[in-house]
Amino acid sequence: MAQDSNILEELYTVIASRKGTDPDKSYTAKLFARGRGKIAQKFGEEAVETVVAALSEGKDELVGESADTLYHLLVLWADCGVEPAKVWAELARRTGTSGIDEKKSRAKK
Ligand SMILES: N=c1c2ncn([C@@H]3O[C@H](COP(=O)(O)OP(=O)(O)OP(=O)(O)O)[C@@H](O)[C@H]3O)c2ncn1[C@@H]1O[C@H](COP(=O)(O)O)[C@@H](O)[C@H]1O
Repeated sequence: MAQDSNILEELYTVIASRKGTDPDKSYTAKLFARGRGKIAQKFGEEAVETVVAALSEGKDELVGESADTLYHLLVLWADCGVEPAKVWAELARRTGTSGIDEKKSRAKK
């Protein structure tokens, strides 16, 4: 079984492998076939469902909706050709920079 830290990478690999495959056999292939607008819409819907779970449902619902949101975000990245490593690198670049300091530096520009 995948190490937790690798699960997003492994899921991304599975998702990317579904490009151009039969939409009747794979939900991911169906999403790719429906296009970026639909993929982005699904991501947005799942994100809103995650917000609702956090505000008015239980932890189990929040976990489930979070997983749905992450899956759809990975499909969106794959459709746009963004590899997870790019996002990890951006997060790593931000390590050690307080969000408050970063916002102040933006306000001065
Ligand atoms: N993690 C997921 C995952 N999370 C959510 N979903 C699917 O996302 C769908 C969301 O359901 P909705 O009713 O919101 O969406 P919908 O049926 O498309 O409805 P519309 O809004 O489009 O009308 C469900 O069919 C879920 O099964 C996922 N489908 C696949 N995966 C992973 O992707 C892998 C590959 O899946 P396939 O591409 O289907 O082989 C799987 O092994 C899983 O690991």
